[in-house]
Amino acid sequence: MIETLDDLDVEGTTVGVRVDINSPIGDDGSLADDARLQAHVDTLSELLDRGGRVAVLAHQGRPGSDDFTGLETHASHLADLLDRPVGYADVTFSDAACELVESLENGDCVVLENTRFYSEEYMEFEPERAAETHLVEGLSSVLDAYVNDAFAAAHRSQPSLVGFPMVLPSYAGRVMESELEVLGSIEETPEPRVYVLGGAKVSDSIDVAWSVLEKDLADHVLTAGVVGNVFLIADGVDLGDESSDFIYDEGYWDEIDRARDLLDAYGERIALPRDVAIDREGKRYELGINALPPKNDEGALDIGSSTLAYYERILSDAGTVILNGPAGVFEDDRFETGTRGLYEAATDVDTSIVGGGDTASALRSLGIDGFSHVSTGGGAALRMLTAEPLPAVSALEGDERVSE
Ligand SMILES: Nc1ncnc2c1ncn2[C@@H]1O[C@H](COP(=O)(O)OP(=O)(O)OP(=O)(O)O)[C@@H](O)[C@H]1O
Ligand SMILES: O=C(O)[C@H](O)COP(=O)(O)O
Repeated sequence: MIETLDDLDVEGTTVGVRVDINSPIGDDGSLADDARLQAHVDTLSELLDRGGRVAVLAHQGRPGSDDFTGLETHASHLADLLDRPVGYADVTFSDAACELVESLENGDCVVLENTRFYSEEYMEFEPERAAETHLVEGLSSVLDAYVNDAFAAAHRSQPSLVGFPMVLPSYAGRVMESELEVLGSIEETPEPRVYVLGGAKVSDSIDVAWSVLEKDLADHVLTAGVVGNVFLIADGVDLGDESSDFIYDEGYWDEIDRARDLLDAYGERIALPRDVAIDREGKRYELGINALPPKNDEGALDIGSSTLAYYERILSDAGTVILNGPAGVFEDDRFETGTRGLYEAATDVDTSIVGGGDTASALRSLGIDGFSHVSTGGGAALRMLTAEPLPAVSALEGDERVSE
C-alpha cells in the first residue's frame, strides 16, 4: 500500500521531494508554461506549513536538447508561487549540496540542480541498483524521508524516482495521489466510455487502443490527428504523398499494419475521420474521404467539420471521455478547429479526463477548461491507461521499500 503525506510526521523532518517541473522553455530561457510548477504547490506548501525541511529534486529536458537547462529559474518561480523564499543549489548530491540540505530549518525549501546533469540519472535501473547510485547514496545520508510527487515521470525507472524508496521511508505527494486515484479507477467511470486518440504518438496510441478495446473499457475509440491519418491509410484511403511521407519519416509506417489488425478485430468500435482539412493556397480547405487524395498532395492537417459533427454526436451520449493528443496541427490557427471543437464538446461529458503533457498546455493556450481531470503526465498517463505498472509507483508500494 502506498503511504501519503497523511502518514508522515512532517515537523522537523528533512524531506527529499521529487517533483516533475519539466516545462517548455522559451528562447530567452524563461519558462513558457508554469502549469507543472503550479501543480506541485499544494504538496510543497503542505510540507513547509507543517514544519518540513524540503529539498526539491527535479529534471528539466533531456541531455542534448535545447530545453536541457538548470533549475534556477524554476526555483525563483516556485518562490513566487509558494509566496516564500526558495533557495537554489547548482549541485545535486555533492558535499556542498548535502551541507546545504543539512542546514535547512523547519519551513525552509531549496531546489537542487537538474538531476539529469548526472549521467546515472538518465539511465534506467532496477530500484535496488538505483539505490546504489551516487545521487541516491549521497543525498539519502542527509534526508529523513522521501516524497514522490512526480507522476509525470513515474514511467521512468531512474534513480531519483525509484532508488530512494529502497533506503528511506517514502510517501506519495498530493499530485501523485490524485493522479493515481483518477487514472487508476477508469473502469469505475460512467459508461459509455469514449477514448479520443489524436496527436502524433502513433504507437503509444495504438497500444492504448488495443488495451482498452481488448479489456472492454472503451465503447468507442475516436481517431484524429496523425493517429487518424494512420487509421485512414490502414482502411485503404489514399491520403496522398505528403501525409504518407510524414508517417513514413516519423517511423510509423509499420503501425499501419497494427492499425489494420485493430480495425479487423474491433472495427465497429473505432471511428475514423470522414473528412480532413488541408492547406490549399494558404487557406484551410476541407475534403471528404471520397475526394482523396488531394490533387496537389497537400497533407491532412486536421479533421474536417463533418468528422467533428460525427464525433460530437458520439460524445453527446458518452458518460466518460478520455482524450490524448490534438485533432490536428492546432499550433496553426487554420488547423485548430478540430482540436477546439472536440475538446470543447468533451467538457460537456459527465466525466472528462485529459491525458496531459503537451496536450494540457495546448488546451491552456486555446483557453479551453472545465475538464474533470487534466493529468500532469503525458507518457505516464498513457501507460497508466493501458494498465501497465509505473516503475516509480511500484517502488513506492513494493515490498523492498523502507517503512518508517
Ligand atoms: N494531422 C497532423 N499532421 C501533422 N502533425 C499533426 C497532425 N495532428 C496533430 N499533429 C501534431 O501532433 C503534435 C502533438 O502530438 P503528440 O502526440 O506529441 O501530443 P502531445 O500533446 O505532445 O502528447 P502528450 O500530451 O502525451 O505529451 C502537435 O505538435 C501537432 O501539431
Ligand atoms: O515530460 C514528461 O513526460 C516527463 O517529464 C518525462 O520526461 P522524459 O520523457 O524526458 O523522461
